[in-house]
Amino acid sequence: MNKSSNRKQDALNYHSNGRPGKIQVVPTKPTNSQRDLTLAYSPGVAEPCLRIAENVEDVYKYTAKSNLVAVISNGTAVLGLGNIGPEASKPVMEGKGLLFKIYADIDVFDLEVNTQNVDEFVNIVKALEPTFGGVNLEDISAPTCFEIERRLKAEMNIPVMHDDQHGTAIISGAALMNACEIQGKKLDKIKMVVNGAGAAAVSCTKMYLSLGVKKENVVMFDINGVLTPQRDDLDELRMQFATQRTDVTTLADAMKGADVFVGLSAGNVVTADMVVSMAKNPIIFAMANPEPEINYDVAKAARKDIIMATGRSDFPNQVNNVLGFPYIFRGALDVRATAINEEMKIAAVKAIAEMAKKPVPEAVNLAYNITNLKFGRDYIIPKPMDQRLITEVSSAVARAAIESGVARKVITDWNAYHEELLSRLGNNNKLLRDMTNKAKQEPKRIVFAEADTYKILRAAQIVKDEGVATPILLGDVERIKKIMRENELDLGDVQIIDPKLETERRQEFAEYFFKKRQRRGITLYEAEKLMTDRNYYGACMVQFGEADALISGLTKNYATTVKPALQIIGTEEGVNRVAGMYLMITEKGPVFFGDTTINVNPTAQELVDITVLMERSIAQLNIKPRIAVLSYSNFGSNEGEIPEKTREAVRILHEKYPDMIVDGEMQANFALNPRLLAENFEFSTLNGKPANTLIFPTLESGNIAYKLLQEIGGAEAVGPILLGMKKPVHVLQLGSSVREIVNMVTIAVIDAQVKCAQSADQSKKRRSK
Ligand SMILES: NC(=O)C1=CN([C@@H]2O[C@H](COP(=O)(O)OP(=O)(O)OC[C@H]3O[C@@H](n4cnc5c(N)ncnc54)[C@H](OP(=O)(O)O)[C@@H]3O)[C@@H](O)[C@H]2O)C=CC1
Ligand SMILES: CC(=O)C(=O)O
Ligand SMILES: [Mg+2]
Repeated sequence: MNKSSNRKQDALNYHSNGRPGKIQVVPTKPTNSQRDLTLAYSPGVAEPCLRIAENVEDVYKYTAKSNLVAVISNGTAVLGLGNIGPEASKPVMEGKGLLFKIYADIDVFDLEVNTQNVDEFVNIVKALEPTFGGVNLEDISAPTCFEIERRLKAEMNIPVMHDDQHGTAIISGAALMNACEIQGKKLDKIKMVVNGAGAAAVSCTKMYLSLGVKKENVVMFDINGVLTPQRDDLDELRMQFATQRTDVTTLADAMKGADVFVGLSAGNVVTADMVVSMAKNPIIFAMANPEPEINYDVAKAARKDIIMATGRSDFPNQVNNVLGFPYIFRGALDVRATAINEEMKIAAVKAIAEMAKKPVPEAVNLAYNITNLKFGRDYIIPKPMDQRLITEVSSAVARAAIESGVARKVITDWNAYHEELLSRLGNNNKLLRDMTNKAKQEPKRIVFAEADTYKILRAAQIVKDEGVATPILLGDVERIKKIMRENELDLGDVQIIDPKLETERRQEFAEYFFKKRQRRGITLYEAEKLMTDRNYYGACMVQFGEADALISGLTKNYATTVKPALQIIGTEEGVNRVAGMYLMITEKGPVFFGDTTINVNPTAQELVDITVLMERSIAQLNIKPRIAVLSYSNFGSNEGEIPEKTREAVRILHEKYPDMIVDGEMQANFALNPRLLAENFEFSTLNGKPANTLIFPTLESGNIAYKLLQEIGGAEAVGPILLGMKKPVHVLQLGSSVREIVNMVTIAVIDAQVKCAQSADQSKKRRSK
């Protein structure tokens, strides 16, 4: 089998394997007991029925209507496959349902209707209004789609949108604005060829006119050729796009000197020669599905100065309504809009266009296996997997609905709405977002000891772009610049320091280090040599106030990295040990694990020290720590070294820190399950809520536990956060990902903010004495 037939077979298998099709219905309420079923169905279900009968608006309160959209087609214009009938359209409609769900958490019933009669179609859809919060019309051919949509919008009181018309117009409108900006073209000057005069083409062209394109600069084609006033087969709608030009008969004529080609017709109708004949810096949106009007590679090979986009996901610049419909309906449903109006559409266009100009989150690069997406010829609009779409586009649409008076519900707390939108995607990393926001309030200078690696440079670019930190890069200047060039990283006027070239500074640092360690076996000669090591040099920069925090460890083992920092910076006053803590982002919320990195087999007193360090550091994140000291025993149920030392640690903690919420020794399930704890150990001071901080009896148990949770439990691990240092130093795990490095920088910035504030406080106190 060749590659293409392989792919076709893969697509068939994808749909037929296991449960056929792509979607299913999932209950949202418990169904475990007889009681649950009594409430879910008869007799319990009668209660919400009666409430709704009394007040029909209560249907939004007691049923799934508010989040349910109908994707309806009659199969007359299925992608570019033509009128293949309602059954054959079902895979596409299920596909739209799947996209609604994964991108915007909207539930969909796909309805394939067996009629091509406008009245019948309209009557069916209208009769479904009680069921749905919105109607997405799909793949209905022109011209009937216009009449159907017009009537349904007028006669229904829920949002109705024909996605092929308006979804496509919104996305391609945003893409056109950005493509023109990149190619240096003005919308009111561009010469445009539109191939196709159907649902999508007519609506898209109307949108382009509203964005500034001049009607006299548009030439449109249908299957019978160019639209001219002389044609007697055109309805009123198409006639408005008839060209006055007399020099155009074929598509090839129209393409000569054109700035933009918009294809919403059928596959492979544009040739490379036509592309060659276009104006300088041409723009091609070949949006027919599944085969674009011209193959991506053919068009790119024809012109170096081209911006090329298709409707497909396997090439750069996917101009496809998938970027719009999930978020447009999300915003409309959330304010219970009665319609999707022009204001809402324009708001979506602007939101999408603007998003493409902002720095791309690392998760998007990773999702597409691209190193550095940025606004330009190969990135004119956001990628569908960009989770910012839901916050940016849905809130723009919801806001426009409220401002234009079609909303029946008003949003006042937009931050809370953002959080709600993100949590719909299972993206409940609120703590991480809060931490990023805190870091951004007072960015700090972070020195990266291993700046000659792509991952560090990428992370440095992200934290710089996001305003979290000002990076300082240590390493060979030429090597660092080469990696930046090769990966198109742009860190502006970032400070790059090669310690090997900094003779004077190295000398000063060496003298300082020698003074500190001369009675511990270090000679001045050795100190001078050590300062060429970037971990020593970086630690000295922090110690001398030339940077606020040091990040290292990506390429070396933990002990080698942490040693220079301990020798040069040392531990906080009154603290005689350091410890490592992980923040685990779990489905049930954040949980802190310690010690996972430094103390191999801590004594009872050492466990107390670790607990105190963790408690303080967690409190700095505005979280009240609820601490469980873990063992394999519960409150004396077992004897042995581990239960005894953990029990002793809790005794000391209760005695010395009466305000700390801490208990143990206990097993991990009791720590995390309040019901279990209350049923068996009612006296526990931890009762009420699960612990959010777990103290492990040994390094081995803590380290194994966090790695298991990360791998099997799917938790995100942020750390190890080094606790107890006088100044912020954070050591990465060998081989950390870019995202993990960015998270560590965020932690380091917050750490630096706290430590700077503390030292300012201390100096003030000293001055006032
Ligand atoms: N990327 C995206 O997001 C989207 C892409 N599309 C794609 O756009 C295309 C059209 O969809 P839609 O508007 O819904 O369908 P319609 O059936 O409403 O319109 C199709 C139009 O294309 C014209 N056409 C067909 N073949 C040719 C040809 N060889 N040369 C010139 N014109 C031709 C038809 O002409 P006539 O009127 O004479 O029959 C008709 O005007 C499909 O390929 C679809 O997949 C659609 C929506 C979104
Ligand atoms: C993308 C889409 O809706 C279409 O091709 O019809
Ligand atoms: Mg479609």
